[in-house]
Amino acid sequence: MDKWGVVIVAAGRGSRMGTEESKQYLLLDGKPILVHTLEVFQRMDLIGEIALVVGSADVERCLEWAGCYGLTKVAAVLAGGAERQQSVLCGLRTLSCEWVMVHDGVRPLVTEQAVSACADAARATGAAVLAVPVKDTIKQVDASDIIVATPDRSALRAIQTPQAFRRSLLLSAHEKAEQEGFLGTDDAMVVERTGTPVVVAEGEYTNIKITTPEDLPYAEFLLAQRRTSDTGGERNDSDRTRL
Ligand SMILES: Nc1ccn([C@@H]2O[C@H](COP(=O)(O)OP(=O)(O)OP(=O)(O)O)[C@@H](O)[C@H]2O)c(=O)n1
Ligand SMILES: C[C@](O)(CO)[C@H](O)COP(=O)(O)O
Repeated sequence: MDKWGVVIVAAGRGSRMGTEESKQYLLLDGKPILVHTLEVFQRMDLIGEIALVVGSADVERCLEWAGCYGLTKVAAVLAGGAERQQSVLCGLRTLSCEWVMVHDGVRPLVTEQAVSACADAARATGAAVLAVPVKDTIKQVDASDIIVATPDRSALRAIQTPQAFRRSLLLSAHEKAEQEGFLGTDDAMVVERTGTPVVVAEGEYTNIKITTPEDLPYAEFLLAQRRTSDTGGERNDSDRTRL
């Protein structure tokens, strides 16, 4: 089976977290969030190489951590850009596998099963992202906060990472976006605008993006719950998306 390349993006400032230290370096169960994330991919036979993209001031410590934590699949530690999309492109350019995925360094609770599900869906279709059905009613508002639309919830999904693609497709889509000055909030958007369909695969509500302070105690709780149920990071019933 062909191995996959992974870009882990971790070059953000974490401004919504509001801590002095960037959120990807905060400790979860005594270990940096980013290390938890890297360990998931390190453990998987499916994964051949990891391009880790971090802030320029953090390259050195991340290289050291790769050694200390036995992260042997980390093939490169690179300085990212001002926008997530630029960081992705930086990492993507160093990978050579036919198939690649992009994952946020601040989604440490992703399971191996979810990563595999995303990879399988991408191999079947060319491009796939993890997603969960939205639980709330979503409203679109205007500049005065007046509701202008209520989209049909059954057609809405909250999008997660990993997002998985044939490398040639993702690279050309990102290069096109860069040339045209397009900035999206995920990699699927960059591919969608080329006219290529992107399928959603079943994600997990527990695959949270650590973004604001209340996410940290929740992540600690989820980790503790996994330790109790002793699933070794595999998806368990509480990770399922069924509503
Ligand atoms: N220039 C950037 C911006 C973001 N990211 C990464 O993209 C992921 C998802 O982004 P987000 O949660 O928005 O992180 P931040 O940009 O750090 O957060 P904020 O918007 O609150 O500053 C994170 O792992 C983040 O480090 C990145 O590699 N390069
Ligand atoms: C890619 C992403 O994780 C999908 O949910 C998300 O869009 C990245 O976060 P950001 O806040 O948009 O940088």
